[in-house]
Amino acid sequence: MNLKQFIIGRIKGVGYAFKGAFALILSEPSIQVQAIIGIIMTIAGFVFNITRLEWMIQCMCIGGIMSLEGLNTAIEGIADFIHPEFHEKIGRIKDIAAGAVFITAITASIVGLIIYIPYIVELFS
Ligand SMILES: Nc1ncnc2c1ncn2[C@@H]1O[C@H](COP(=O)(O)OP(=O)(O)OP(=O)(O)O)[C@@H](O)[C@H]1O
Repeated sequence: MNLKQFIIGRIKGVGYAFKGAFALILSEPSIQVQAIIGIIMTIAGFVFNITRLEWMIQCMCIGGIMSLEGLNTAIEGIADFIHPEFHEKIGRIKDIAAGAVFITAITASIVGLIIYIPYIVELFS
């Protein structure tokens, strides 16, 4: 593979990824909810003037949850495609994928509390 083919391949890959990200945001209610929460947290970041480090951690939390939710959606799609009928193992696979998102969501919520509680306490003191 020469350099030109390599670069064209990478550019096409980015295009497919953009298409996938748009499809996720337009069609998946769970991603839409998380995107709205991400926007609210971004506004909160400006309102409370959080530090650069806090911005970085917050961005990683928002991006982490949304990308994991995307993977969960993909796993659900594969599961439904390969076995549309009810099956105990499909249920377990879907539960585990959803559990992974849940763990990240709980972690991000704790991070959010650690970042914002001191600002809120300061606001009312
Ligand atoms: N084919 C199946 N066989 C067994 N259990 C299933 C099956 N499909 C879904 N389930 C059970 O229902 C739960 C919800 O599955 P579903 O595919 O509706 O995901 P969801 O959480 O509603 O996803 P989303 O809201 O992102 O579409 C699963 O976690 C699983 O426990």
